[in-house]
Formats: sequence, C-alpha cells, structure tokens
Amino acid sequence: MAAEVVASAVCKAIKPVTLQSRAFVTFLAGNGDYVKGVVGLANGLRKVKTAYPLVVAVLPDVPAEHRRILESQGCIVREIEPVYPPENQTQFAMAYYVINYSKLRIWEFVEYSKMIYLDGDIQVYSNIDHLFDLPDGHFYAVMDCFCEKTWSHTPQYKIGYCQQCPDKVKWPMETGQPPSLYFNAGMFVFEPSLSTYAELLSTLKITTPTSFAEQDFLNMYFRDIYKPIPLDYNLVLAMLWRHPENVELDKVKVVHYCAAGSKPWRYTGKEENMQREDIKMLVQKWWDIYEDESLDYNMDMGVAANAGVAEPVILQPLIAAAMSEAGAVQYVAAPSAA
Ligand SMILES: O=c1ccn([C@@H]2O[C@H](COP(=O)(O)OP(=O)(O)O)[C@@H](O)[C@H]2O)c(=O)[nH]1
Ligand SMILES: OC[C@H]1O[C@H](O[C@@H]2[C@@H](O)[C@H](O)[C@@H](O)[C@H](O)[C@@H]2O)[C@H](O)[C@@H](O)[C@H]1O
Ligand SMILES: [Mn+2]
Repeated sequence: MAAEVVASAVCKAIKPVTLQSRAFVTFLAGNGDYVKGVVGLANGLRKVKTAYPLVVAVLPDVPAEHRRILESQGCIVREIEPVYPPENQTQFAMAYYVINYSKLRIWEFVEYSKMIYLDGDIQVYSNIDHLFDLPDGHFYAVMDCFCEKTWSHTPQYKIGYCQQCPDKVKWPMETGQPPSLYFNAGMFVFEPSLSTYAELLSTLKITTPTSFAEQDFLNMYFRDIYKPIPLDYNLVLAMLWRHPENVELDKVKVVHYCAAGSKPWRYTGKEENMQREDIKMLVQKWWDIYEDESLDYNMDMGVAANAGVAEPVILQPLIAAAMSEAGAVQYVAAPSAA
C-alpha cells in the first residue's frame, strides 16, 4: 500500500485522543536512608529509558537536602499531608500508621490520568511503560504470598494456604470462601481521581487499622476491580524461597526488596535467607545502578533519557489506543489468577 495511503489510514484511525499524562510515583517519609532507594529507582527508570517522569510524594518531615537530591536526579517532588489515625485508633504506632496510610494521598495527583506506584525499595530492571496502556477502570498489581512469618496472625498462614499455590494446601471450604485475591501494595497501576480519593479517606476514617496497614485497606477497597498481573512486575523476594517454581528470575522486570534484611542500602547479609546467591546478586544489581554515575540526571541529555522532564508526546501509545478500536492491538491481558 502506497505510503500516503498508509499515512491517511493511520491518521483516520487516530481519533482525537486527549493527551494522556502519565507518571511513575513513589513515596518518601522521614529523614532516614530510604532516600537512597528513591535515587536508585530514579536511576533505574532512566536506565530502562522510560518515557515518563518519576513523581516523589514526600511527607513534611523529608528534609530540604533530600528534596534537593531528588530534584537533582530529575524527580518531581510533591509534598503531601500526612494521614493521621482517627483519635480512637491508637493500637498502631503513630509513625507506622502515618508512614503507611499517607501513601493514599497519591490519588489526588489528578494532573496525571494514569500512574504506576512503586515503593522506594523497588527497582525496575526492564521497561514497563506498556503497563500504562492497560485498559482503564481496573486496579493492577501482583499477588502477594502468605507464607512468611509476617503473615502468622492470619487464618491462611495457620492453615498453610497460599494463593501462590492454591492446590498445595486447599482452602477448607467448610470454613467459607478462600480469601479474595490479595495483592502486594509495593507496586500498582492506578488512575488518580478526586472522587476515589475522597472516598478512600472517608472509608479509612471508619476502618480499623490492620497489620499490613494501607496494603490491607487497598485490597479491601479495590477488591472488585483488582486484576492480577504477572509476578515479573513485582517480585516480592520471599517468593524465591517460598514459591521458586513460580519464579523465572531472568524474566523478572521489577524487584521488590521487602524481605527482612534485603534493603540494599542497609544490607548486612546477616538475616535469614540473605546469604542466598540470588539475593546477593540482586543486591549487587541494585548497587550497580545506584552507583552508576552515567545514569545521573543530566539536563543536556535528551528528554527521553531524563525521567522527570516535561512529558514528551509519545505517539506510539496514542496510535495503539486508536488502532485498538479497530481490534488491531491486543493489550497486555491481565493473566488469570490461577
Ligand atoms: O521510613 C520509611 C519507611 C517507608 N517509607 C516508604 O514507604 C514504603 C513502604 O515501606 P517498606 O517498603 O519498608 O515496606 P515493605 O514493602 O518492606 O513492607 C517504602 O518503600 C518507602 O517508599 C519511607 O519513605 N520511609
Ligand atoms: O505493612 C505495609 C506494607 O505491606 C507490604 O509489605 C509486606 C508484604 O509484602 C508482605 O507480604 C511481606 O511478607 C512483608 O515482609 C512486607 O512488609 C507492602 O510491600 C508495603 O508497601 C507496605 O504496604
Ligand atoms: Mn516495600
């Protein structure tokens, strides 16, 4: 087909799609060493050449020096109000509650139509920009694992049931339905919305805090629209020793350093499982990116090379979105939960 015919066909196919503003977002609290995690994340996103900026939602207690470091690394720093526990909810240490529930403020970042949230202890090793093209109206995240001691307070842990291997120890149906699919809240794809934000906070006010804080709360709130995505998009490290059969390490795109002792910037190797070769390799991989000065933010580099610069117009997703109406593009289908 002659080039001009193709061009006109593509132009006809591209309906007037409003420019989508998209960004990665992470969260930083306190004046401690998590800022290293966020700097590492900014470098990692640059290394995989994401087209989108990294927004950092910071609590007021994040010092000016840390904010300067983040801005010098191309991050967009946005201060958020802490979310304080209701007066009658004091069974959690204030700091733990505030640090975890304040994450919910990111729903008010409505200048972005779609965001990917990443914990500060996460590193992105392959480009995941295609997740922004997942269909709207759902909450995408990776399923968690119930086998670590951190779950010992739950019925599923006591029974030995885990959604990562539902046939290994079957859920006793006589006790009722198995727990709904449960995601790890260290990484998720979401759409900021003021109405959702208002409802999240009003619901929180009447919700008793639980051990996994905002992760439990988000699982309850988004249960009906939650869609699991493959664990390659958020490898919770405990999966390496709890469900190795579910992990293909060379396919993993995102690593979540949430196992005790695995935070790379604090790694001593002393905790359980921390002397594993795969853990040592993943910690070193994080340090290689953190210390790679060629990845530092540089105003002279091209826009695409600098996460955090004003949003470039990326035609590919717009064409894909337009073509999808012609049924020509298959989106990343959320895998079946089983
Ligand atoms: O002192 C802290 C503790 C937590 N966080 C942020 O809150 C997220 C959730 O905490 P963490 O990752 O330690 O929880 P885990 O995934 O290990 O349960 C972190 O990744 C950081 O982004 C922070 O900035 N400062
Ligand atoms: O308590 C709130 C946290 O809950 C989640 O971490 C848990 C979870 O991953 C468990 O499965 C692990 O066993 C545990 O180590 C780990 O702390 C989120 O990653 C984090 O962002 C944050 O919401
Ligand atoms: Mn984490």
